[in-house]
Amino acid sequence: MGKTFAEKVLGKAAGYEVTANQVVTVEPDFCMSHDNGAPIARTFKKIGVKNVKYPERICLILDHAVPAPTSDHAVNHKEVREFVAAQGIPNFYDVKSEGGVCHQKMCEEGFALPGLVMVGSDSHTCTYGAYGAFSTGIGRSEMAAVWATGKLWFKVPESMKVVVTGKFKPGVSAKDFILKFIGDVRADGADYMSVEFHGEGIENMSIAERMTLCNMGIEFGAKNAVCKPDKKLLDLLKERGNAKSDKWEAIWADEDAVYAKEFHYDLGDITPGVAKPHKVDNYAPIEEVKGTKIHEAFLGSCTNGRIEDLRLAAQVLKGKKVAVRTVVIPASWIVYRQAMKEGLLDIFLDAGCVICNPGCGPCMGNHEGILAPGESAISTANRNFKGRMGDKESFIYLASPMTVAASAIKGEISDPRNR
Ligand SMILES: CC(C)[C@H](C(=O)O)[C@@H](O)C(=O)O
Ligand code: SF4
Repeated sequence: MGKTFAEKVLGKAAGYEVTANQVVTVEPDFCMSHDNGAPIARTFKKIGVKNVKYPERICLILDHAVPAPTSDHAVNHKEVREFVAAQGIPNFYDVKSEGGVCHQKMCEEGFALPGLVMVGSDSHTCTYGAYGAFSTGIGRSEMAAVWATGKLWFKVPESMKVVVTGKFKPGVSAKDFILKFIGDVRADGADYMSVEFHGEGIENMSIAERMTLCNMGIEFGAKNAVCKPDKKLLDLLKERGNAKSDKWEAIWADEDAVYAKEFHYDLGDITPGVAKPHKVDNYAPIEEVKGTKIHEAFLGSCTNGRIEDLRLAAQVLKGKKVAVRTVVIPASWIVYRQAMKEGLLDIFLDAGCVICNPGCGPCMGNHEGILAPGESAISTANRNFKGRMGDKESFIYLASPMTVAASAIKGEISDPRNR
């Protein structure tokens, strides 16, 4: 019987053959934390171990509220800096023009690599599956224990196979597909499963689009989500030449692996859509919501703040003016500089958008675009829970970069295909 991706990677890390539902203890290759490194450091101190086991495996990236908007955030940042210095942690991204959203940084800096086991104290750590890693979010106290011992146990997940064929029609992108998929399988559709994206539809996608898919894995319960480490990915890794580990290996599921669930989609059938307030699985095709008044548009986040996303939004916004406040946040300073070089920032500024520094921004309501009671936003991020971007009486619609851009121009939810 063939093996799934999760069985292969966790088996390799454990050093023996494993099958779904077995419990294994492995040593994660990289452990990512962000601003919440501060509470984790406090828990770590309580464990009573003096030093972290593997300082070089820990990555700390300040992004959730940067530069600090309140003194509480400033204290967190200060504690993270002190911990990094005390423990000699080499992989630290401070509030400087080299940082960005943690998941974007983990990918562009060469930490996310095929066949590695990666954990993060953030639920969207599943993003690195676009780079062929087995990667998953863990809790803060779990992370403190991993810092102390270098180890973590997992129940090897059962797997879900999503076979994707075809190509998107104009005006449609990876976000539309994943929102529709989550609407179909619901928020608990893949609870504790390893979700494998297969097929030529995925191979046709850019790595950025695959990141959008894997990023939203947790929004339908996945333990991890992953795409095949194909030639496109291996070429990108080679071109960047910044791999932070030599332990990586392109691992993929066997043809005859066994899956708990299987789905088939043709990307040619996907149309623009949104997730309506206040749940990510509250899917609606654009026809159902178009004309809904919005007060803010947000283009950014670890889901859709990459250069590919900014290009798509800029195509829509070029030569137009936005009707509502529109916040643009490139996912990292590398993306920011690239957008500047390509003239995209000028397109956004000419349209009337506000451009903020890379980071999470208003995605979880920390700063840079908080909503007032009764206001609605359309956002390229991944969560629309009640109160997430500000007041409990505000409303968030999740959508693709093109739909967000088209809606910003009209001040109401709009179909990016009718321009
Ligand atoms: C603050 C952090 C722990 C949280 C997460 O786990 O995802 C955040 O990034 C989010 O998107 O809700
Ligand atoms: S951009 Fe949003 S979803 Fe991504 S890590 Fe930051 S707060 Fe979480």
